[in-house]
Amino acid sequence: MKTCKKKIEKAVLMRGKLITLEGIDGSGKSTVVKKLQENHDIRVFEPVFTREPTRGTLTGNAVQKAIQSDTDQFAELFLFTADHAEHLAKLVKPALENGKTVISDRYSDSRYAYQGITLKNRIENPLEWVKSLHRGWTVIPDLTILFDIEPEIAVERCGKRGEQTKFETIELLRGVRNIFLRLAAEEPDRFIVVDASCSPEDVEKTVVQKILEFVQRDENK
Ligand SMILES: Nc1ncnc2c1ncn2[C@@H]1O[C@H](COP(=O)(O)OP(=O)(O)O)[C@@H](O)[C@H]1O
Ligand SMILES: Cc1cn([C@H]2C[C@H](O)[C@@H](COP(=O)(O)OP(=O)(O)O)O2)c(=O)[nH]c1=O
Repeated sequence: MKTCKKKIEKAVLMRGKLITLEGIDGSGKSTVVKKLQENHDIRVFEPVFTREPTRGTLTGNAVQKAIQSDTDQFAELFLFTADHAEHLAKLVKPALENGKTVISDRYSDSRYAYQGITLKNRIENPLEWVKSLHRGWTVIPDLTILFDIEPEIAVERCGKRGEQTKFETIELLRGVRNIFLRLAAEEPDRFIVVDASCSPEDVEKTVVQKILEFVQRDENK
């Protein structure tokens, strides 16, 4: 029994850290991820970069098809959640168990925020219900950086980017943003809210600084 407890404690100590980037469409997450991948100070600790929905996988492809069509909102939730399960099993958990830092562009909080809105006329308290579906098997991030921005600015940016998803309307993103901010207020130790309306250079600088502070704080523990 004692050996088992020690093994678990050791595994927890050696486990890498999970950092997630969240925010509404057009908040600038992907732009910052590209910069993080090139940043010398970030590259030093060899993070594994990943994203949800995953790309080039069975579940990720199903999600892409669903969000480009008139798919039922419950079906959409379960496809996103199936993709999360695959992502966890095939990439996130193995990397963390190898002591790697994982940086994910979107993760479970996107489900809480987006499906918390898309399911609002379908079920009572969708936010709590979607959260409860994840309990017991998901891995909770150690740090979540929330890219906060007015939906009006984000939608304008999305228009310039070209490809658009069905979630990119000001009204829907206003609700999604409110949930993200509520989640951040509920878990102030996990979330850092960044002003994503600044210049790309300023947003990048802040995010790099927050990640480095987190990694150094963790190393000194
Ligand atoms: N800080 C910024 N200021 C102005 N435009 C930006 C900024 N960050 C990103 N963009 C532009 O906004 C659009 C959406 O950014 P993107 O990184 O794809 O957002 P997300 O991944 O969060 O949906 C892109 O055209 C990008 O070039
Ligand atoms: C991960 C996830 C994304 N989404 C939404 C957010 C996006 O509008 C869309 C696709 O995500 P993504 O490809 O990351 O879009 P973007 O690069 O514009 O941020 O799916 C959900 O609704 N639920 C989820 O669980």
